[in-house]
Amino acid sequence: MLRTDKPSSSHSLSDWKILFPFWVSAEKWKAWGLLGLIIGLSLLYVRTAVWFGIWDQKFFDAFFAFHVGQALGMLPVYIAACAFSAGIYVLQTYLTQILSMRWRLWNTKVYLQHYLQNTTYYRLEHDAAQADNPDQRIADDLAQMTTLVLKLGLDAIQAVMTLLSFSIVLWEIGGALSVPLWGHIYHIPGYLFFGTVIVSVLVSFVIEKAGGPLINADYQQQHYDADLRAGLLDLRRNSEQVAFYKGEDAEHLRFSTHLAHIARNWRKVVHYTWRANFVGTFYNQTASIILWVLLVPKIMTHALTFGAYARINAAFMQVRRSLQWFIDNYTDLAGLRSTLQRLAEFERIIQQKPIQGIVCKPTNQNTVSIHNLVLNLPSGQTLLDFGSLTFQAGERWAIYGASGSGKSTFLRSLAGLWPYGSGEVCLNSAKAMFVPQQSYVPSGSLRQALSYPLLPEQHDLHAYEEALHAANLDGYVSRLDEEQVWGNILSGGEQQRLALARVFLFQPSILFLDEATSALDETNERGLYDALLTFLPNCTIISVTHRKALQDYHQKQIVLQNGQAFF
Ligand SMILES: Nc1ncnc2c1ncn2[C@@H]1O[C@H](COP(=O)(O)OP(=O)(O)OP(=O)(O)O)[C@@H](O)[C@H]1O
Repeated sequence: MLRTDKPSSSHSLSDWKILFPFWVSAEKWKAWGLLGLIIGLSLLYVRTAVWFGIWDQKFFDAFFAFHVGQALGMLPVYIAACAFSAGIYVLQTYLTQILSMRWRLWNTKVYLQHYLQNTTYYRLEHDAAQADNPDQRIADDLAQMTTLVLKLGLDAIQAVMTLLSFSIVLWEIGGALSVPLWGHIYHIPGYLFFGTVIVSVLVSFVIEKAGGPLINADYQQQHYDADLRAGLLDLRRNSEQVAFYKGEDAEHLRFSTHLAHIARNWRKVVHYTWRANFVGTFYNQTASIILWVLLVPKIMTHALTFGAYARINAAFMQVRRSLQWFIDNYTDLAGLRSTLQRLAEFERIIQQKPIQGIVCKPTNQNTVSIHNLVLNLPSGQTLLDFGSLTFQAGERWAIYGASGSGKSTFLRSLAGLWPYGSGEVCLNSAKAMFVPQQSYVPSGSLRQALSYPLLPEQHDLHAYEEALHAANLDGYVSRLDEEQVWGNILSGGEQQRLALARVFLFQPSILFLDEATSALDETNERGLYDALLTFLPNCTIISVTHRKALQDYHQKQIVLQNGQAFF
């Protein structure tokens, strides 16, 4: 489904709720265990960074005191520590990837379950007011969400650990600043620490102001990208029709519209990104100046050795980097917030209770009973006042009516796919089969296409041969195990015959045919109806058709006219 001008819903705190279910699911113990391990490794990583700071001070003090032998003797330990630290980093990344994949798989399974239950996938495609591009939300957004949450969350934890560890260093080595004012000397303890914090917080604030609208622009960008992809998919699916119509120019025009949306929004993304990046990069490059200015009082009083400077510099960089977490990850945070927004909106829609207009009651009879059935359009407008009727077991009914009179919609309501309206339908759906004008022919072996939606092993070779023979497809018996994109290979009429072969294979007790033989020549069509009567003599058959010739195969008829059913 395509929707180009998507109004963005506002981001709300409740969007974050979709992060929690995995952490309380059956997978929770493994998930928390992995997370604990990753955080533990993160702590160890920070601890080694602190150790490196101490090592730096000792090394540079020895080096600049010309104790070269002592300084060089410290190098093997340094190299071993580097290897240890790299090992921790690699292991932490590896475990994070495992956790991310587990989370993504779990979420995708849950979303697919909701998407496939109560024919939600059908509802979303047929109601324009619903979520657009569900494929993108399930395939891309969920993957992006888990990756980003873990990356940002673990980075944030590491940033807090680093901040705590190095703030102490900065506080202790930096010492106090003595400020003479109005005849008094004031001492500001930990002034290096406070200076770093104040500047970082101010810069974060400026970045938020400069790049704030990026979240909304990102949200729109994902929509427009998905629309372009859906358009390309449409072209692939309908390549033959487009080629026959010579529709290349029309397609160009359609894609130009998508590209124009992308380009217009992209300009916004670029604009807000450069504003945020400018502030961030400028700050990164000028940050050292802040340290030098802060150190001026210490230089003036000769209270700084080179080793102490090296350690303060390292601690300053670490504290600044951890306070800068927000600045560095601003774009990712914006991406995450818009992904969460899209997923939360999708979740709200797929969790909506199905409309309970037309009630479908299961039964184990082979009759189909309809009581006071009224079909509406999704807008509420009445399409057809059908009334009440019972199709007795073994009866064959033909349904006629002008195009748009509601024939297919009537069958949809019997299949439980059309909830709009009122009344009641009693049907033994386990024994019923619906065959539309265009049947789904999945790719794979012909055996799989024939046995869909069941597994091919459910039937033996003899059953396949008989079904193909009855559908006048004997030529395909030898190709039963051939893997092909059968939907592209079989002609329209052959696809309809394949759908009928499925009927012979499944042997339903109630059969609904919605112009299921419309692509066939009269001889083939008659041949198939003859075969239906021979192979399924007791089957209740309800055929929607425009062909009066089929009247011979049905004992009764329904005519849909002016919003009424006549039988
Ligand atoms: N999802 C939908 N949303 C809005 N209107 C719909 C939807 N599906 C069908 N309709 C409308 O309902 C009416 C009946 O459609 P239906 O497909 O049942 O007609 P039909 O009698 O089977 O026509 P045909 O003989 O051309 O196949 C049409 O006017 C159609 O536009």
